[in-house]
Amino acid sequence: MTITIGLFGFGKTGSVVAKEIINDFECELKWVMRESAMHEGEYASKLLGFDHSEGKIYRIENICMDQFFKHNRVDVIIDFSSSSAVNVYKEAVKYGSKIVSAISNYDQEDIRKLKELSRQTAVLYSPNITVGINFLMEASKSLQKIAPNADIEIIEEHFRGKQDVSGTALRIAEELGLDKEQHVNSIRVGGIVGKHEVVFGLPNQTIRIVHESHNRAAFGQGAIYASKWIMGKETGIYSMEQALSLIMSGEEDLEKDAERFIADVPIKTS
Ligand SMILES: NC(=O)c1ccc[n+]([C@@H]2O[C@H](COP(=O)([O-])OP(=O)(O)OC[C@H]3O[C@@H](n4cnc5c(N)ncnc54)[C@H](O)[C@@H]3O)[C@@H](O)[C@H]2O)c1
Ligand SMILES: O=C(O)C1=N[C@H](C(=O)O)CCC1
Repeated sequence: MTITIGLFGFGKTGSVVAKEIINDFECELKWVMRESAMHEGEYASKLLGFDHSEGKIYRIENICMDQFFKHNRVDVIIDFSSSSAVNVYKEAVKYGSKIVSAISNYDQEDIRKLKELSRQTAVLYSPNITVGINFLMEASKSLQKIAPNADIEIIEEHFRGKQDVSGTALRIAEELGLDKEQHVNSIRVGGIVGKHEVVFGLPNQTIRIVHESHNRAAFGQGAIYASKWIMGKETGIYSMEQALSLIMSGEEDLEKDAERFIADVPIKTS
């Protein structure tokens, strides 16, 4: 079965995510919605170097949303745009679309609306949708149980232009019961895609757990994994940790799914 996908955002991350979706044999990128007028009416696939037409680009301002979602229904909407986009795709859920949101930092009112949508459809929300960061999270929680007296600091590093504090780092602090103001340290330099480190300081040794995304394709692969997972879910709000729980518990073989996040996926030609 092919999963049809609508993508919000075609910036630094959305454009790379689009490429991963187009490359995936089980997914079809039906459309891309963006705020800017750049490449409006063109196909994401063509811009990304494919021969076929997939993922027509629309500009949010020029669309009548209710009519659009009615005539361009998709199984899953993936959001890599901005906090306020939830106000737009709330119209889509009445046509049965499920939501995968990767927005790192939500305004309070927007996250409330996202949660409200989960009464009508399945919504997965993750400030860091890579598979690997969820291993860091689990490993950090285990270590904290073993060494409850360790000093713990979280270091997050991102590209120079990223304005907000990493939503992932804030989530890690929350999971470890740490004061976010005090224990999250941010570095903004150059083009770092995303690096998170949890440092455990003990009297005679230091343990560091590090995850780094080298390429934004890691976010695309995570979002595709989440989309496939959410297809089997009814209404409710879900996290990436839940989507990965079978892999984490060893009940599902990571090898089986490895090509989704580790290896290169073959190019789809049709
Ligand atoms: N969860 C994750 O793993 C993860 C990973 C990377 C980025 N992100 C998040 O994704 C978002 C986008 O990141 P980016 O680096 O690509 O930003 P960017 O500024 O490069 O791109 C943003 C894109 O979204 C579009 N946009 C903005 N508001 C919109 C709206 N209301 N409706 C439709 N389109 C809209 C813009 O036109 C642009 O195409 C940020 O919140 C970022 O933190 C999350
Ligand atoms: O590109 C971004 O912005 C990212 N933000 C996430 C965060 O805020 O934690 C992590 C992934 C990249």
